[in-house]
Formats: sequence, C-alpha cells, structure tokens
Amino acid sequence: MSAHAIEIAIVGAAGRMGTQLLQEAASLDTLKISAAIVAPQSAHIGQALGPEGIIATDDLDAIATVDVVIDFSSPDACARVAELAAGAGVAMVSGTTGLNAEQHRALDQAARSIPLLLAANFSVGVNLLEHLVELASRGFGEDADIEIFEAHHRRKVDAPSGTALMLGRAAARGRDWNLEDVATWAREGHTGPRDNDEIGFQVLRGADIVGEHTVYLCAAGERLELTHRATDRAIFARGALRAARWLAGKPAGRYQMRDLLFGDA
Ligand SMILES: NC(=O)C1=CN([C@@H]2O[C@H](COP(=O)(O)OP(=O)(O)OC[C@H]3O[C@@H](n4cnc5c(N)ncnc54)[C@H](OP(=O)(O)O)[C@@H]3O)[C@@H](O)[C@H]2O)C=CC1
Ligand SMILES: O=C(O)C1=N[C@H](C(=O)O)C[C@H](O)C1
Repeated sequence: MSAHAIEIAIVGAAGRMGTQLLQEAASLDTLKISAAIVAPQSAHIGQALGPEGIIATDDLDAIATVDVVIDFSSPDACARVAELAAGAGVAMVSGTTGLNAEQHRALDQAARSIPLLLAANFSVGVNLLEHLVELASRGFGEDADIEIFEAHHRRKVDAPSGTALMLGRAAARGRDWNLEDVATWAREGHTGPRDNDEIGFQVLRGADIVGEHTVYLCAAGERLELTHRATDRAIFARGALRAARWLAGKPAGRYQMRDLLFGDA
C-alpha cells in the first residue's frame, strides 16, 4: 500500500457495483477501501466483504473518516450521502441513476462545499459516445429522426437508464433543444405520426445484460446507428475508482467524467 493511499468508503458495498468496486480496488495500491457501507437492516451487516474482508456496516457516519466516498446505491441514499459528505468535508463520487429534481438539488447544495462527481456511466466508451451523438445530431440537423434504445439486466429498477438520458441530452444539445421538451418516453395505441422535434426512447430488460445503448439517427435513405455495449461491469468500477483518485483534493464543485477524460476542468 502506497504511503499516500486515498481512503475510500463505498456506499452500496454489497450490491452489484459495490461488489465489483471491492474486487477492483483490492489490486490497487493508490487507494484503500476503509469502509463498506450497506443498507440499514441489511443481512450483510457484520460480514466480511470483498477480497480484503472489509466488515460491512450500516453506519453512514463512517463517511466522515475517509477522503472520498463512492456511492452506488439508491437515489434516496445518494442524496443523504451527499448531505453527510458535505457536512464532513469529504469528496464524493456517485454513479447512482434515477435521481429526481429534489435529489439533484441536494447534490448541487453539497457541491458548494465539496468536490462531487456524478456520472451516469463511468465507461470511457460511453463518454466518447456522448460527444459523437451531439456531433451526429448537429450534423444531420432536421434530416434525421433520433431514437434511443437501451437494454439492461432484469434487476435494474430505473428506466430509461441514466446513460440513455445522458445520450438523449447530448442529442438534444445538437439540435439546440431541451430534452424534457422533446422526449417521447413510450408509444402505444393510435399514436399518430411521429413529430420532427421528437427524441424517442425504447427500453429492454432481460437476464444479465450489463448495459447496451444505441442512438439511431434515421434520415431518408440512410440510417446511422451509434452503439456502445458494456460486457463487463468492471469497466464501471475502474472508472469510478479512477474518478475518486482524480477528485481527491479538487476544489468544491460539480464535476463530470468528461472533465476527467477530456480535461475540461
Ligand atoms: N454510473 C455507472 O457507471 C453505473 C451506475 N449504476 C447505478 O448504480 C446504482 C446501483 O446499481 P447496482 O449496484 O446494480 O444496484 P444493487 O441494487 O445491486 O446495489 C445497490 C446497493 O445499495 C444498497 N443500499 C440501498 N440503500 C442504501 C443505504 N441507505 N445505505 C447503504 N446502502 C444502500 C442496496 O441494499 P439493499 O439491496 O439491501 O437495498 C444494494 O446493496 C443504480 O442506480 C445503477 O443504475 C450501475 C452500474 C454502473
Ligand atoms: O443499472 C445498471 O446496471 C447500469 N446503470 C447505469 C445507467 O442507468 O445508465 C449505467 C450502466 O448502463 C449500468
């Protein structure tokens, strides 16, 4: 372990992403997982988690003892963690999706006093895709109808995925639209013809699909399909751990993966 290893708390430590984070972190000597936080009343409390056997706790006060908290839990827990991290002056990385406006406001408030990076997707590929989608949307202009498809495992609880929303926003930016004004979240029955100023979303849930996203730009006589397929959840964990190392010591504020990857901040 390096003398200056960054100390990390993981919230949601017994979940799919928490498990992956503990696994990936074990091989890094630049950071140390000091706290594994699970849900209140979780059956995992007191159990040794991950290759290093960190004892699981439901005590969120453990956040105050580390340099960076990494959260992959639920929208409610994410907002609460942001509040506690801000109170303790601890940097926060979160990948939790499905936050509502109030929960986003809680993160904005926390980011007044701590560095906070929220990313719907920690893979390099998706963050590159975001740029490509904005470019393609602007390039085609009104000639292309834009539709976004996403597929995930059967246990995912929010839809469309945070990544699909992020890609939808990128497509909307390319047209100088606000996604909220043009999104069609579902189609059923006698829908009438499609509007020009519309971005449609389709969602599939099944088995163990890690995460797939395609943005379709459908023009008369041609169709561009921009696809990202995640085949291993480890890419998200590695991205989040990289973000934690990058964020430690940064000034207070809201950060995104593109700040880390493309040096906008
Ligand atoms: N940004 C990215 O790259 C990625 C983001 N995600 C997002 O991350 C989130 C978690 O995903 P995933 O790991 O698959 O989900 P899981 O349901 O497997 O894990 C979430 C964990 O958080 C726990 N939890 C809930 N409330 C609290 C709390 N108050 N304190 C501590 N732990 C809590 C849950 O416990 P219990 O089950 O007992 O309630 C569960 O173990 C989702 O929003 C998902 O969309 C996922 C993958 C990549
Ligand atoms: O829940 C998941 O699994 C994932 N969630 C994120 C999202 O909602 O976009 C990222 C990734 O696709 C996996």
